[in-house]
Order: sequence, then structure tokens, then C-alpha cells
Amino acid sequence: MKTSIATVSISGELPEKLEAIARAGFDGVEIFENDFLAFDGSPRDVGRMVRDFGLEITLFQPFRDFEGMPEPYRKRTFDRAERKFDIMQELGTDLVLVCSNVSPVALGGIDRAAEDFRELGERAAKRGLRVGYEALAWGRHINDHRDAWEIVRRADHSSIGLILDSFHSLARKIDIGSIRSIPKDKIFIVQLADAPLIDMDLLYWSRHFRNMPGEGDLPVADFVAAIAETGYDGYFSLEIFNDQFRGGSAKAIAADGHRSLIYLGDQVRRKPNAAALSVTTMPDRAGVEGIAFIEFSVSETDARELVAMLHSLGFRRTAIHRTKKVSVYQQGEIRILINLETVGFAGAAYAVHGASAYAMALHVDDAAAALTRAVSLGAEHFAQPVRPGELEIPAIRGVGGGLIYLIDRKGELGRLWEIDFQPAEDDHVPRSAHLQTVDHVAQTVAYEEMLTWLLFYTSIFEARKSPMVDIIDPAGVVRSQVIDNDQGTLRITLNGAENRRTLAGHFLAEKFGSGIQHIALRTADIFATAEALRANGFNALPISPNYYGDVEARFGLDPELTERLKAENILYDRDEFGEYFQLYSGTFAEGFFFEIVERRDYRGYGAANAIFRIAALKKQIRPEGMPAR
Ligand SMILES: O=C(O)c1ccc(O)c(O)c1
Ligand SMILES: [Mg+2]
Repeated sequence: MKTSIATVSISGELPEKLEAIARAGFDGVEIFENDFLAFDGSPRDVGRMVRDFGLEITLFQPFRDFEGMPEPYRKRTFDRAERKFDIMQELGTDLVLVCSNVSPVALGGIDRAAEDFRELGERAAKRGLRVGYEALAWGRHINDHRDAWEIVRRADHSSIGLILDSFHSLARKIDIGSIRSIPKDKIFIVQLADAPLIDMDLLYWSRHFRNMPGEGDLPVADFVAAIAETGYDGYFSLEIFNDQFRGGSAKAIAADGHRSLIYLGDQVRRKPNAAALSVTTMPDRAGVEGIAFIEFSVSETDARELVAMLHSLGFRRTAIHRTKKVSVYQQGEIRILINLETVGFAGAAYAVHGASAYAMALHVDDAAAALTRAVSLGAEHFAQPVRPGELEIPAIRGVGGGLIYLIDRKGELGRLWEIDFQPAEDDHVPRSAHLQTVDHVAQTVAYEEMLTWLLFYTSIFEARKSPMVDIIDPAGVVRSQVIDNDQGTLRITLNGAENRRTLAGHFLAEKFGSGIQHIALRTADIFATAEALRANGFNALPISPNYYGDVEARFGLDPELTERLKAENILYDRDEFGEYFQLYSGTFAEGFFFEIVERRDYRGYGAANAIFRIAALKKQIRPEGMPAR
């Protein structure tokens, strides 16, 4: 699978785009005419620059409003085409995209269009050039790849072929089975884009909301599989019109694009009849059995505050690292590590972000395989020197540059707690609060990073995304996206902040970047937990009394239950599957907090309660502009 991306897909000036595209690992680039027109250099300069970056120009596009023109437009259209051919020859590319005509003066008729293409093919052939025809979903007469193919077939010219674009075909829900019988050498190039399902005008949807395959809701992998069945193994080229990408980081968007194609190739390879596609083979997506630990890097002062909070939550210290200043606090299967090292990655993370949950460890079936897959998909492998006898835990960089450790139950990794740690008593033993496992990890990121991390998690791990929901903060909207698996053993919520006045935005500003903002811990009995917490001196986040009248009325709760919820500051929610109970801690280190949940078959995350929780938490963080405590 050869990879390419259109210059229109990312932000910046042409040289900046090309550099990002080359660095991300693409083989080729589509030169979008406007990017070329806006650049000061000659076509030859552009061609040289592209090749200096080690890239090939896969396509020059678009050429508009060509086929079916009546005279005198027709003649002018052919003249225009000759001018484009001149540019192509100087650029050093042999393929141009003609998109279906949208002009009101264009005439219909398959044979008329085929005739125009045959003539254009003759002219292109004289210069050794080729022309690909693409049906725009909103083309005036041609808006279906099956009709475009019929025109190409009737044009019957070796220099005329078809260009397939997943967006145009999938947005119109055209049967992709129709692709399988197209001869592979008549498919000149394949363009790919995904998009979120939004009900809107096709042109507007296409020009503003396309995204990388895997980031949206269209069946792009099925589309590619149908193409692979023809035996096509040429370029797959991303063509993403997206307002956010145009304003984003060229480097990050190009990297996402490359990851999306590699992941797509891997998905298609696993389908029947896709043998033609030459793709990187890699292990399966890693199944996640749970969160093995969460690690904080803190100062001595922060540690005292955090330990007091953990004690009140019913955690006790059970182990210490054999050589590093790291303690393990445990309850049920939950392990929280407190790292006081001032050197190494933890020390660096503290220097940049202050006290933070900078690392998490995922329990996977096979850590080595998970690491191989992650690296094949462009994740950054993390390793730092370890002392003799200590384990080198496979790790990758995740959200905010934090770490994701990968742990399995095989070999030495399965004995991590014996090898790297030794048992330790705690001088304070609180009452257990019956907390069992980590229910979910909530990571706060800038809004424009959400798709990046969504693709990161779903491509590497066996996980799926749920529809994005809006969380209303008194100071703005925060978007929230759940990534989880069927078993409920991996649950991550990504919260995307658009401004810094929201609780999430404040966290990003204070922490100098994205990271874990809260961890939800699961209990099987929220009331027993609440009682133990009270005995431990836990400070629950006070919830407005007004909330309880509303929740009682909304769900028709027994007033006695409402009273109990209110007495313990427990929030309540219900979905079609069951009930949910939530209880929060106050904040630690400018915005981090713990949540305790009980799920009675409930599948969501209490989004409806977020506004009340956020309002209460905001009372605890320092107001904008106030000095730190
Ligand atoms: O939006 C457009 O006009 C447009 C142009 C060229 C393409 O290849 C395409 O898919 C869309
Ligand atoms: Mg296209």
C-alpha cells in the first residue's frame, strides 16, 4: 500500500506542509492547485522541492467543469486543460484529477462526456500524461462513481481512467460491490476520507467535516477492501477537507493521517480477498484486561496531601520500590504509585507539569506484541535505563507525553510486584472503602487533539469509540468521547476543552498540557463505601442540595433514597440498562480528583450530572489570576 496525502489536508505554507508530510512517512503527495498558486516558486521549483523531501507527486488537482460543455465553453475548456498539462510537465507529475462538472451550462449524456474524455485522452497521451475522472457527490450530471466508470469505459482510452474517492461514494451510500468488477489498471488513484455522520448538505459536509479514516463513521475499510479485490495496489491518498485540520499542527495531522492509513491497511489485510494489498503486518489489536496501576509524580509536599487523600479513600501502602523513591498504595485490585524521584522521566514530568498522574499501566494479553503494534502504528516507544535486576517495562508515550506501560501476566512482567518491589507496612491503616478496580480514566486534552487520541487508542487497542457528548461547564462546552471495550475492562473518557475558563481548560493551563484529570474507582456498594469514607475522614465534594429535588422528580426516586444520596453527596443516573451512583473527592494539585462509582448494569458515565459536579469542583480551584497556594 503506497501512501499519499493531498496538500489541502494540512495547515501551513507549501514547504511546511511538504516537510510534515515527508516526516510522517508518506510516499507521495497530491498537489492541490491552490497550494501551488499561493506559492511564489515556479512549477519546477515545486517539483524539485517535493522530490528533495523524498516524495513523489501522485496527482495534480482539481480540474473543474470539463465534460459536457457546449460551445463556446467547450473549446475554452480544452485550452484550459492544455495549460494545466504544461504545469504538470513542469511539476513532474503525469496524473490530473478531473472532478465531475457542476456548471449550470453543462450538458448531460454519458456518450457526450465519453467523447470529451476520449479527445482529452488523445491530447494527454501526446505528452505522456494521464487523466483520472472523479464523480463529486454533488456533480450536476455525474455524482455516482458507477456513472463516472461508465464514461471512462466508453471513452476507451489508455490515458483516461477512474479516480475513486471514499467520501463521494460512501456519503451517498452507493453500493461498493460495484467497485469489485472495475479492472484495476483503470483505477488511476484512490482517495480516502472518513467523516462523522452529520445530516447536512453533501458539499458542505465534504468541504468542512472530512476526517482521517477511523476518525469518522463511514465504512472506509469496506471501501478499501472492495478496491483490494480488483487487485489494485497503487496509491491510497488522503484528501481531507477539515476546518480544524487546516488550522491545526501540520506535524500532528500528518502523523495522524499516516497512522490512519497503516491502520486501515491492517484492517483490510484481515478481510477475505484482500491479498493484493501489500501492507505492514503487525500483531492484532491489544486486548486490555484492566488498569494495572496509575502513577503520580509529586514533590514531598504534594505526596503528603496525596497520601492523606488516599488514606481517606481506604488505600494503604503495601510495597515500596527496591531502589527508587516509589511507594505502592493498594485497595482491591487498584494500585496507585507515588513517585518522588527527581531524576529520570518522572522527575522531568514533575518539572514540566507539577504534581500529576503522568503514567498508567494497562494489563494486556501480550505486552511485547502490543508494543510492536503500537510502534508499527507510529507510537513513540519509551525506555529509560533500569538498574541491574530490574524489569524493563514496555512503554509508549501517550496523551500529553505521559506514559502508557504495557504489562502482561507472562514471564517476568507477571512478577513485577515481586521483582521491582518489596512489601512495606503503612504507619496508618485506614478502613477499607471496598474499592475494587479502576472503572475509568479521564484524560483532558485540547479539543483539537481529540481525534488524534481517539485514533491512537482505537488503532492500538481493542476498543471502540462512542458518540461524542457535550458536557456543559458554566464557562463553556467541553466535548467528551468515551473509548471502551465490550468487557468494560478498558474505559477511557477523553474530554476536549476549547477554552481555559472551563474546569478542563483550567486544568490544561495549570498543568501545561493534556493529561489524566480524574480516575474513577469502582465499588459494588456505594453506601457501604460512603460509610467507610466518612469513618476515614474523607472530604466528599459537596453537591448542591437543589440537585436532589430535581433528581428525585426526574427519576421518580423513593424520597428515602434521595435523602441517603443527599446525606452522602452521591449523584445518581439511570440508563436503559441500569443505575449509576457517583461520589467525588475534592481536588488535588489544581484540578485532579477521584471519583467513586457503583454501576448496576449502567453503561454510561453520568454525563447529565457533569454540570453539577463541575460547578462544585470549580468552587475549589483558585480563581483565574490568583496566586497558587
Ligand atoms: O470539494 C471539491 O470541490 C473537491 C475537489 C476535488 C476532489 O477530489 C474532491 O473530492 C472534492
Ligand atoms: Mg476527491
